[in-house]
Amino acid sequence: MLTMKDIVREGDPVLRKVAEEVSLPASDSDKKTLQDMLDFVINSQDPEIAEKYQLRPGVGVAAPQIGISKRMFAIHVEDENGQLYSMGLFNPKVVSHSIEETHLDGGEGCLSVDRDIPGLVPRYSRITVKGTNLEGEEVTLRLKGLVSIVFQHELDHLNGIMFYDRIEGFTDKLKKELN
Ligand SMILES: Cc1nc(NNC(=O)[C@H](CC2CCCC2)CN(O)CO)c(F)c(N2CCN3CCOC[C@@H]3C2)n1
Ligand code: NI
Repeated sequence: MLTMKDIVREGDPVLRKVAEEVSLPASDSDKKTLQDMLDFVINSQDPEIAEKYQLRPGVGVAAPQIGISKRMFAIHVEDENGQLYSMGLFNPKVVSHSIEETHLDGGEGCLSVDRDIPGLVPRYSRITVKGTNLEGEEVTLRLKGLVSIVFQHELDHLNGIMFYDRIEGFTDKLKKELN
């Protein structure tokens, strides 16, 4: 099973690479890896397992975070209406998104970042995502709210982007206003 020792921390170049597409149909090895990633996220939300293995709670994890530069991630999160999104996705991509933006009021964190970084992370309010799930089916998901934000955070990992890259500092805002 995956534990925190398998999670790559910031500074490792793998977190800054653009990950490679997974060749489909996925190999048994890639399927096992993605299943292990989904199990890790689910375990991280189980008080006993998380305590026993000292797992930081998470709602998602992307393959680069376990040192694998492949375009796949797992998420396990309930949306505002209590709908559970629990899946592994190969080669996810945003096919359309709203112009309107949103953010998590408390900002974001990351299992690969062992420090608190304040600041709001702008995300699209709504996105439509296509990808291939662990059963090999192509899925199209129309997402909004927390689930949409989680997907965007994980998708960023596949492109070498960390959440704090998107935090606009005061100077950035000032520069924009002055230009
Ligand atoms: C929002 C949230 N972020 C948690 N952690 N950070 C993560 O998941 C990182 C990814 C998230 C950071 C912001 C958007 C995506 C991991 N990332 O680095 C992967 O790239 C949580 F743990 C969490 N929840 C709420 C739901 N709760 C259900 C019961 O179990 C505990 C669980 C805690 N919500
Ligand atoms: Ni992260």
